[in-house]
Amino acid sequence: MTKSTSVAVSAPGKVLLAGGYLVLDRNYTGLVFGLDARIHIHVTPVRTVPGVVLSEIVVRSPQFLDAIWEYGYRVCAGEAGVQVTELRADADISLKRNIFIETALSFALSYISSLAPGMLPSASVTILADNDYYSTSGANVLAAERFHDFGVPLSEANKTGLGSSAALVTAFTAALLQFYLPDDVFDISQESSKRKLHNLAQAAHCAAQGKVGSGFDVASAVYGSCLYRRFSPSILASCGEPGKKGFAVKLRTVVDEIGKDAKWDTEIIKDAVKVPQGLRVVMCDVKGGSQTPGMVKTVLAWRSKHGESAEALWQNLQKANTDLAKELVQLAEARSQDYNALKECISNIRVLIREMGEASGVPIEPMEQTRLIDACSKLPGVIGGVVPGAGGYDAVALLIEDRPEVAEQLTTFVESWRFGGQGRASILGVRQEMQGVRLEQERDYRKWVI
Ligand SMILES: Nc1ncnc2c1ncn2[C@@H]1O[C@H](COP(=O)(O)OP(=O)(O)OP(=O)(O)O)[C@@H](O)[C@H]1O
Ligand SMILES: C[C@@](O)(CCOP(=O)(O)O)CC(=O)O
Repeated sequence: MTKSTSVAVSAPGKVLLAGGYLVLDRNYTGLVFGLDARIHIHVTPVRTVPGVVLSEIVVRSPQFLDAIWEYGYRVCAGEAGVQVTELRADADISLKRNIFIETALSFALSYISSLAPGMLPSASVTILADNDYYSTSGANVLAAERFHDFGVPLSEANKTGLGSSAALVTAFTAALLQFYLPDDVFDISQESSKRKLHNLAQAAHCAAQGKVGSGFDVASAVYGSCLYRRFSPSILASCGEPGKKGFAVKLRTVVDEIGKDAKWDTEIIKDAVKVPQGLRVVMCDVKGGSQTPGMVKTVLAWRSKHGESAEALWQNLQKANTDLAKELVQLAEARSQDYNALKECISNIRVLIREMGEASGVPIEPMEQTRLIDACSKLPGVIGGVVPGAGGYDAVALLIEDRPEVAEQLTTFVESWRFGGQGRASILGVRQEMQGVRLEQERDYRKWVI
């Protein structure tokens, strides 16, 4: 049933410009931008000598040292799906589990086998991440290389927080479905296939993370920039796990939304998000800055303890967030360059975010970031900035006028910025991207595929 040809798929990273914490609750939404930093997956058949039966999937991430994972897999009895076992690719390389790859693989193969029982031929998978997913400080990289060789193991790479695991799970799942299933069953260019991909990638990403987050990162990896309302977490409650009796059937029921009350209630509103021509989103990575563990837990604990006052804050923030989305759409449609109202929308959000941080005792927009955002906002052509996602010390997202001199001046300014300690910041070369997952030309990647 496999196509004899290779396939390549890519999915974008993300930035949650507005709606951090709120988006965990279905009563609120998040404004999420896909970014033009993508994770690319190439799948190719493994050609075997006639008579030799192999059942292996080898996954390589050639930008990192020792990043090779070799899996054996078997279809379990009792419709329990496909269980994968990591094999030792090389006697000298110790087993290093990559839980996101392993989980995405067993979920995708379980789903595929539930649709089309039979042999799943061996394949070789290559992961290529656009360079901005990792900081290159200290790495010996050639700027001109489309995909850097980071020269370190994946565990030592410094992530820039663009959502690599969600883009990876989404692109990886899409590539396997596209590779193993006939086009009339799965075709990534069709909306119905995208919806199934979304459901399957959310299920796999939650299982790999060991928790059910809001899923905005997987949603934007599939659909690109959008206003996002999360799915009810109960949808995934009945899914089970690979190797457990009935898993394949349960997974298929969830992914294909079979039966009464099976519909996913995710809302993806594409039209509610626009970036006016003449503006762009930029990401500022703060090296040495980190996210405080337990931020989400602490904020949610504060919220549940402070009933009405927390609810009022959530509602005010929701209004400020939707005002920002509306203003962006309005500017895009009117082709206006009057950014005063936009500046005010951003400032309103920041006031409320700081209120949330102070009330809950969590550094969502810490003083250091306030100073940085305020200083950047004074530069010509910079409209304003926010701490994206959960906030903290590690990143800032800015809206700027899309002129080279604005980005250049901002880059120089940010690079000379010093935090109290030794933290440093840099501007990443990414911008917003409206499109989500997409099929790529597989020949474009052959240079990096072993
Ligand atoms: N290029 C890659 N090759 C192989 N695995 C990768 C790659 N990029 C990410 N991963 C997998 O994703 C994991 C990182 O996921 P994690 O959720 O910690 O980061 P993230 O998604 O980038 O986070 P954030 O939400 O802060 O942006 C890695 O440990 C690895 O399992
Ligand atoms: C705090 C939260 O709302 C956003 C986290 O975003 P990020 O991982 O910081 O980009 C959590 C979530 O939505 O799953």
